[in-house]
Amino acid sequence: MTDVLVAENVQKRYGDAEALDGVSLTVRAGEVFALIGPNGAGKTTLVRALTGTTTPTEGSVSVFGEAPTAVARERIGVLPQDFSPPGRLTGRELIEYYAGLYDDAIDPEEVLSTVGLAGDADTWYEKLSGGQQRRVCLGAALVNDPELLFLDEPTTGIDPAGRRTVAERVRALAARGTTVFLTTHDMAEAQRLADRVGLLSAGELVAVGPPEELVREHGGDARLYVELDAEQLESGEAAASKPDPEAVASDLAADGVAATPTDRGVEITGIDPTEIGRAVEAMEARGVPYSSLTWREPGLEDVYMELAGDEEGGAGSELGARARAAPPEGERTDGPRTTSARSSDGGETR
Ligand SMILES: Nc1ncnc2c1ncn2[C@@H]1O[C@H](COP(=O)(O)OP(=O)(O)OP(=O)(O)O)[C@@H](O)[C@H]1O
Repeated sequence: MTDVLVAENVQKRYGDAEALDGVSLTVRAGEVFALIGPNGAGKTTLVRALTGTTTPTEGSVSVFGEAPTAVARERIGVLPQDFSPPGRLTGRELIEYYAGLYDDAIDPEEVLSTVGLAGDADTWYEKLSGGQQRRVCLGAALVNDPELLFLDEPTTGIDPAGRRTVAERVRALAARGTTVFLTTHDMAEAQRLADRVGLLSAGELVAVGPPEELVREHGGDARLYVELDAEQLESGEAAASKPDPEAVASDLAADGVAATPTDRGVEITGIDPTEIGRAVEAMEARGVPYSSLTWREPGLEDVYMELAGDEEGGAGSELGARARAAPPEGERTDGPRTTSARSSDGGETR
């Protein structure tokens, strides 16, 4: 496969601040590459260096074997993070306008339907919702049918059905040979979409690889979360009669089940799904009152928390410890919800 993007030791400094600190990376033709990382890690700066809108302080970048500024504009599509077209034009007018900039553009009606905007195509941009606006911007990046597509947080503000539409479109483009370089804070999206993921932390690429490989190497073990009976835990009864996560964990450990206490129960590691029954039997035999069991396989979010979470409360920090000690919301099988740490979508750095 041909290398479409090559970055070698790219550094970018703004005054004393080091936005990129020696990033080297290669992206091959037809690959979907997702760049993840905390706010301020340097993702947008790297996209800007790769698209030629900023010049690295040191290091080099090549796109299709040339300097990014030398590449014919038809070959590249860019969806910037902060793209804001004129508000008093409709989605259709905007897509037609951008199509008019290229000799060989895709039919604007096809673009509108691809991004799921056909029904709202005649509404002024400023009257569209945030997610609909993002779809117009995405359409503008697709209109020249680029060989290489940069998407800086393409689905921010887009609802789950819209995210699926975008994901399907990205996969369809990649299947036709389009190379896609995207940034996202949505770990599920990166895991689902990308052939390879790069994790940027404080300007350095700390891990690169297929998502399943990163999860295997850095995601930790699968876990069974046991929530002790919430009503009993929160009841006004004497402490002695309440279930105690520490005591339950040490009882289970005595039965050969590796369990550690959490705020609301215990976390069991070192078993595979076929051994859940053994853990449950051990709890039943000891009369442990539990209200829910949640099995959780490690994912890209665990990789993120392990390798970059320190920047906003990760491995070793209180917030990171909480993230590992509770199943993420939406993955619970039963019982009340507890808080889990998540990377933030907001909090722009400038
Ligand atoms: N034009 C600029 N002038 C000065 N500093 C900048 C400029 N652009 C970016 N930075 C700084 O460089 C660092 C990286 O910013 P960048 O926007 O690349 O991060 P990011 O990973 O895209 O963040 P986010 O997830 O919040 O979009 C930040 O500390 C930011 O403040």
